[in-house]
Amino acid sequence: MQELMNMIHRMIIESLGLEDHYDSHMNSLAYSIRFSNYYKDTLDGRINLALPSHKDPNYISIICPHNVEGLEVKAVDGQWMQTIPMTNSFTVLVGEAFKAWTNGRLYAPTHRVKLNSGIEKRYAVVFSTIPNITNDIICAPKELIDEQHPLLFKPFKYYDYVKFRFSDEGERVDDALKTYCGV
Ligand SMILES: O=C(O)CCC(=O)C(=O)O
Ligand SMILES: [Fe+2]
Repeated sequence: MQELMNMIHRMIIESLGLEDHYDSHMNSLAYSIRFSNYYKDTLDGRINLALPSHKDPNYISIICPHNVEGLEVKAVDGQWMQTIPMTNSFTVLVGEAFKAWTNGRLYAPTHRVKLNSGIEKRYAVVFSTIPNITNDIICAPKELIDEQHPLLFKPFKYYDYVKFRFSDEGERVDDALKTYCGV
């Protein structure tokens, strides 16, 4: 998984012409893995939202849903799209750290998990890249900032942002990243 993740980071960095930043970026990464277990809300059969709408704060999430549908992703035009699980494939989502680091070149979509009728349970494994705790400043490379692309987010410490993001205020606002460090 780590090799796949590193390949995705390399593809993004190369596609943006940021090869000079490759080593420092890769050295600033840490990896995490999470196992999620979703149940249908049995108190109210009509509510089938297993994971409410959110954006991931990290760089990249690779999701393995074990062939069970349910992950919905909001497109730029606001439409919810269902992801279709495929055998031997993963879903890759961009998070807010990469959106900020790429000065908005990458889109960090809102997403949610719904358990549709007939699905009582869903397991997912989520493998993520996050900044290393000792090196967590997110600062867009100068190559991605110019007149057409003014700086969108002031440099920030990732773990301070995560604290804000999961605070009452961070949960309340529509765009926590913009509220926290938007220019
Ligand atoms: O289970 C999924 O498909 C997505 C999980 C997710 O979005 C998350 O854990 O942040
Ligand atoms: Fe997520």
